[in-house]
Amino acid sequence: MLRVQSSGWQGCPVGPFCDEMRPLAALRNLGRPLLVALGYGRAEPRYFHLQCGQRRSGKIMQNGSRKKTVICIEGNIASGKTTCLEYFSKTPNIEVITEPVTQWRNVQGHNLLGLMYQDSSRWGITLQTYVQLTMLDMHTRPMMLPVRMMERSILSAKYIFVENLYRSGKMPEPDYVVLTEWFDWIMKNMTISVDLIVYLQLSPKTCYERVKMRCREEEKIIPLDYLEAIHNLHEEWLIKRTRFTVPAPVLVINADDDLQNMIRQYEEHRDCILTPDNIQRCL
Ligand SMILES: Nc1ncnc2c1ncn2[C@@H]1O[C@H](COP(=O)(O)OP(=O)(O)O)[C@@H](O)[C@H]1O
Ligand SMILES: O=c1ccn([C@H]2C[C@H](O)[C@@H](COP(=O)(O)O)O2)c(=O)[nH]1
Repeated sequence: MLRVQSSGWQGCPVGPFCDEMRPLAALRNLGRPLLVALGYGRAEPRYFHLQCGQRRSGKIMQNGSRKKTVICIEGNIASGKTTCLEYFSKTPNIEVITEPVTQWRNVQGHNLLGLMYQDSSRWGITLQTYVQLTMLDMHTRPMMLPVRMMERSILSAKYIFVENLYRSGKMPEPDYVVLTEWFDWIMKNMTISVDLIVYLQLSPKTCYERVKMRCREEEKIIPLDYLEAIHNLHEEWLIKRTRFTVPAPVLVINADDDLQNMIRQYEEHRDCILTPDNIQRCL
């Protein structure tokens, strides 16, 4: 089963310089207004590119270069994101960026992921601060190929994992507020380009079984209700759209299927996934 959600996206095309921008380069350019937020409200601000002032419909950029495409694969823990990326990595002209879990497990000898699972009230903020940095690095890495497929995004780190820590009382409000101000600054001053979100939707129970099967040391203590909370936040963000901005069209794929059926679904929707301009035709 596959559904497409229409988007509330206001448009933020990548400027000609954007692929070259790295976090430090951007900090040096603080004076240059890159994005302007359109209306703060209950939901997150939306962004519009000042330099080109155009919607993201055309394939050709103002400087004549071809527009590149960024697809984010979102979903619960062990929903099959890495497996999906592995499958599409065999396609020519696609670059795949997996979540930097290895980095989170070894920051100058410190396993932030492990620390967070052992004591999320103490280490949740530490992990999420680092996740936000590494995700920003992923988004701003120069694109070498026309299509980039990446595992999760800076958005899900904030809207799912930070939000969950805060709502469950594991992240004190001052920590949440500071991380939110950092996030808002990034969204205002950097170009975070997303053309399509592929949401792997499945029951928390299946995720639980797959977490057990994968047997990642740090995750052995994950209870089912944690996966339920993470699932509910994905639904709130990408399906119900009650709180946070959804920055691109969302393709919902039923990921409860076995591997063979997942491949069948990926093949059926290959064109929609790899050419987000086609997504309207899939609606
Ligand atoms: N459709 C599927 N059916 C059964 N097992 C799966 C399926 N997709 C992935 N897996 C297995 O589930 C575990 C988690 O998958 P993975 O792709 O690493 O998830 P994620 O990257 O979302 O955490 C792995 O052991 C993987 O081999
Ligand atoms: O912002 C984040 C992102 C991920 N995590 C945790 C959740 C998992 O234990 C690992 C990696 O996720 P996968 O779904 O297996 O790729 O990292 C987090 O705590 N915060």
